[in-house]
Amino acid sequence: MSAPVLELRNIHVVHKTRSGSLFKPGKLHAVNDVSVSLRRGHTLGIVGESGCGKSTLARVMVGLQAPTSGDVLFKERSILKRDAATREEFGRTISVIFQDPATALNRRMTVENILLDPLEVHRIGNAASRRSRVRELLNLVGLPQSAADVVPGQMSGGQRQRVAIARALALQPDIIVADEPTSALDVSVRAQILNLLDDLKSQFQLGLVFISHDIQTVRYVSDEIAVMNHGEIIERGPAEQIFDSPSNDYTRKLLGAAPSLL
Ligand SMILES: Nc1ncnc2c1ncn2[C@@H]1O[C@H](COP(=O)(O)OP(=O)(O)OP(=O)(O)O)[C@@H](O)[C@H]1O
Repeated sequence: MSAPVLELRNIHVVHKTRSGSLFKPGKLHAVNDVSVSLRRGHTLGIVGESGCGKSTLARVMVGLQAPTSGDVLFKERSILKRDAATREEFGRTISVIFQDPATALNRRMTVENILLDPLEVHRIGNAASRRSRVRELLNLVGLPQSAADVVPGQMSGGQRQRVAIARALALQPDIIVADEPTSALDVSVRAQILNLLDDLKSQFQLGLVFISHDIQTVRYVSDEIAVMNHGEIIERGPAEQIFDSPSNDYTRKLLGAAPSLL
């Protein structure tokens, strides 16, 4: 097995909430002592019901949320130490796709500009090579070249999610964290997006983190599954093992509540 690109060690995230008294805010333990390793060529599925802490964990993985305690190691270096070079490399190597491409993409920018943006920010290539990379990215995600000139508002949900995937691929990441990437889409296009992610994972040996409340969707793409409940990983193992012989009652409950595929 390849060395981990990213390791989360004993991550805790405690949110302050408004639910306490006026003078003493409450606390919510959104992620409770979670450790995971992410490797190239491997899909880790994270499943759990709404509010179990999946998105908070995803935000820690991609550096959008600092943990309350614990460490995030990128190629064995902590990203929490704010070393600029490590964080820059981390930003290029770990990409994220969110649930709703309608809000994740700037609706007023053309698709070409959306895809040029990360290349320009990270000063990759020159103007001509960036435009050629945009054409390549559209190809990779199955969009026609004419899509470069449209704005996301003119596209369907599935097409917009393809743009979000192309943007996530722009910097040739090692890891893509996909947080509920198919939940906002019509059922008819969900399988297409899952297959696209799976194909890209194989083609580029990507490490994929696939997060969903739907255990059947997670099963479709994952090598390994971690089940979350109340901020903790309560069971994890190879996808077949979780499905064929779950050891935890909560996992059995999730399986029982999910009769249909996708
Ligand atoms: N910034 C925040 N401040 C306070 N509480 C928060 C914050 N972000 C999340 N929470 C709370 O932390 C818990 C975990 O939320 P999180 O979004 O990580 O769960 P989730 O499993 O992704 O759920 P969903 O799929 O509904 O987003 C929830 O109870 C949520 O209300």
